[in-house]
Amino acid sequence: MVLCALRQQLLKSSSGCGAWSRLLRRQSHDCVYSSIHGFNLQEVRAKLQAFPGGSIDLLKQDSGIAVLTINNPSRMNALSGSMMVDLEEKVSQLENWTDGKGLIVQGAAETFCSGSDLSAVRAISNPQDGLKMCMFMQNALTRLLRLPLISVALVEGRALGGGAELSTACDFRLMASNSVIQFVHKHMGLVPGWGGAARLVRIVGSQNALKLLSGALKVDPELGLQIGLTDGVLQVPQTEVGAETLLQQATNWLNDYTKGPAPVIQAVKKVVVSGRELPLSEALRTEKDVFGTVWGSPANLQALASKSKHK
Ligand SMILES: CC[C@H](C(=O)O)C(=O)SCCNC(=O)CCNC(=O)[C@H](O)C(C)(C)COP(=O)(O)OP(=O)(O)OC[C@H]1O[C@@H](n2cnc3c(N)ncnc32)[C@H](O)[C@@H]1OP(=O)(O)O
Repeated sequence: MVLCALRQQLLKSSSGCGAWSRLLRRQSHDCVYSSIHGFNLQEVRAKLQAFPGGSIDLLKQDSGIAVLTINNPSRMNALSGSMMVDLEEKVSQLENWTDGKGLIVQGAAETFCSGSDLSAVRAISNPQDGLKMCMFMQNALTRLLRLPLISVALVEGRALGGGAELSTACDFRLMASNSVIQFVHKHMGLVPGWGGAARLVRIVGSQNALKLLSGALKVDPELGLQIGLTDGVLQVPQTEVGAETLLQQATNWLNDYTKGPAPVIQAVKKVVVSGRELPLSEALRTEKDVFGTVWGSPANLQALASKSKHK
């Protein structure tokens, strides 16, 4: 699927060999680990499938905003092995969603995610299996963060361990007034392994990241706002009647950033991802390539024809 997307991009591109080599490089950026790192995707998938339970549910809406729900309420939405595989499959579907603009990641039953399912963790507590799971989840969460969609983690209740890491694989985090994000890894004799530490440093800076990880601090919405882990606070509705649900509040928040045609929103996300991840010269070349996909596009021509003013 990745190759297919690359081929389409290449066809759109006008600059021949240079573009091809850049696109090939970009292919290797899609996943952090591949067979050259000794990572055997099919083998890891099969191993993870041996730990079933729960599901990851994807709802793609006509509005261009999809909702991804971590669904394993009897275990506080802990991620079983099969849910990890399910998550990776849902990310693949979103990578190919041409009409998509935004994504909300939420937990079922009023809590976000309590990390990996401890029964699976116990069964694969040897270093080899742990590293395979780590590489699989780094790949999946890196691809989640790189989706050409503006993504928001709607954190309600608790985001613990791997759940806290998952929240950092979205562009933004909105915290319900009752919620807590906690990197509990130290208490488990661990450090984050799903890319959560690397992303956390980029979100809150190394000083704050060090405090959160070494103190296993509970981040409530107030602390989240103070250190920049949280982008907004949502009020938990007190009554069923008339009150906006957290999902509606998150959708309204996201609407401000996803108004407009999907190709333009996707292009915005792509230039930000390349600016965030690539060395400057490479990011500039990618920005030029992405610019080429929107320059003279229907949205651009329509805006020019309407002589729009930006008062
Ligand atoms: C550390 C890194 C690693 C990774 O990155 O891969 C991880 O993520 S390991 C997992 C880290 N998370 C935890 O250690 C969470 C442990 N659970 C708790 O602290 C509590 O259960 C809590 C705070 C989430 C909820 O507490 P509460 O009192 O509200 O409810 P219960 O404890 O009764 O939980 C209900 C039910 O859910 C089960 N549960 C909760 N979390 C997990 C989990 N991560 N894996 C498996 N099962 C989990 C809990 O055992 C209860 O089940 P029950 O059968 O009713 O005993």
